[in-house]
Amino acid sequence: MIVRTTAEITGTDRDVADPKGNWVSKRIVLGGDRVGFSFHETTINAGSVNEFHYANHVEAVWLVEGEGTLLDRETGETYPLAPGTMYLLNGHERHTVTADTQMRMLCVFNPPVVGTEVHDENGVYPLVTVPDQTGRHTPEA
Ligand SMILES: CC(=O)NCC[C@H](N)C(=O)O
Repeated sequence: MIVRTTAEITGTDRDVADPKGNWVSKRIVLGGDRVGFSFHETTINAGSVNEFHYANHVEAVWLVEGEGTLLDRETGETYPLAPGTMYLLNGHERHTVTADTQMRMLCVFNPPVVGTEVHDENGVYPLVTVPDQTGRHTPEA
């Protein structure tokens, strides 16, 4: 069993800031924990407009605080974001999160984020695999 606290990871390499300064991701479970997913608490700044795309990962996002709007850039559909709303990027959708207020969300990535990934030159997280307990590398996205 692993028990870990936000205080333990704050200010460490698990506490990752967006180079543009729009969000912070506290990554309490990472690929190196070898459980097949990573688990993050992401805080997005009020007033920010964030274009995201995870070509190599599925992400589930569960909003716990804050208000905003989600735009699916593949379809043009928009969705209100409020506490209790979950969105699952099960098709690697390009999407935009507009934060009307500060937003705090819980995020799961599969395959797991392994470290300090932020969006690369293609705007996505590179696929970095780590062996799980059986030594098997996380599957291709
Ligand atoms: C909501 C969202 O995708 N924010 C970007 C950061 C990402 N969730 C992460 O935790 O790395």
